Amino acid sequence: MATEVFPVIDVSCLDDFTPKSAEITRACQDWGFFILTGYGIPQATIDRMFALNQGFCALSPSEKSKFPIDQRQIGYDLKHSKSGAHESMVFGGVKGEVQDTHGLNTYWDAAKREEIETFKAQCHELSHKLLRTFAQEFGLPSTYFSEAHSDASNPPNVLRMLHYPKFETRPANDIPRIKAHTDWGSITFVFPRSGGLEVETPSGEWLEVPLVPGGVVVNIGDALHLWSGRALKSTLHRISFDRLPIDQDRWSIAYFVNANNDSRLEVLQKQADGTHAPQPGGIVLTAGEYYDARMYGSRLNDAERNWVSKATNLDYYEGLLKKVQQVGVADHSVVADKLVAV
Ligand SMILES: O=C(O)CCC(=O)C(=O)O
Ligand SMILES: [Fe+2]
Repeated sequence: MATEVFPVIDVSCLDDFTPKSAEITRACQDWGFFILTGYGIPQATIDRMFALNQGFCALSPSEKSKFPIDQRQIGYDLKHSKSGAHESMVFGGVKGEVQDTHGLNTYWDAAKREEIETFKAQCHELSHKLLRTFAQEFGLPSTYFSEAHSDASNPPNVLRMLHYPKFETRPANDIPRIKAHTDWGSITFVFPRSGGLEVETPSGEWLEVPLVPGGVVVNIGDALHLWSGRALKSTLHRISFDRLPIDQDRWSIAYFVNANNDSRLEVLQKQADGTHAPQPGGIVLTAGEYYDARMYGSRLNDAERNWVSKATNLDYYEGLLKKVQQVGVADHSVVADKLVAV
């Protein structure tokens, strides 16, 4: 079936993606995923990011544990649970966050911090080109989505440099490389070094994302799915030990593009003339409320019930979950199962 061919879109030599906006939007409507080539971030910069991550991950566990991930989503994150088995170096925030002397940032000298900062800025700029593309295709002002993601509004973007390690013996059956999930935010970029990432195809099969030289994997997250009135698809993806056996490791870099916390996700509706406009009288969540609801939902369903039992503002979270259920977000995904189970 033609639609089962994983979309690969080349934007070489295009400063503005307008000539490709229909193709890009179609891929995000059908698959929620595509591979973008020719997007302009130099390969040397990406290679440097991998080298920095490989250097850090080679440190001893006790060295790495000196920089635990903090509230600002900066630091070293080690997971070995039902959600996945991986380690990552995480740099939250937009421009400037890596320049201070805090946590993991103190590990790197100023020159390397600047390299990370530059890479973040390049990812940020790329995300804006895509956000403008979607707005244009929906017949909205071109900055409709991008202004909610501007540096000035301080969106909680996250750069996560990942390593899925090799193992001597296979971990317990309920521990995946990374569990099947949808992302929470607007757009995710994954720069892969090796195979193993699988996505749910439009016909509901698991398919391994092809490795395309110089390609970045782009996918839509739940917040933009909700915001677009589900026109843009937030698709399940995973990495399993069956696809990525224990004697192989995987390095990847993920950049999560999120709207700033107080942007209003006014659910869009397609109009008779094909353009989109906010649904009149619809429930409006802010991006921050949506992220809080997702965080709460995942903690309820995860090993972190401890956090829930200690939370003092449960009414706030319960209220958000109700709103999310009423909006009916992502009915095809794990989100609904999690939230309905509450
Ligand atoms: O490492 C990958 O390729 C996927 C990472 C991912 O899906 C995530 O961190 O949300
Ligand atoms: Fe993901």
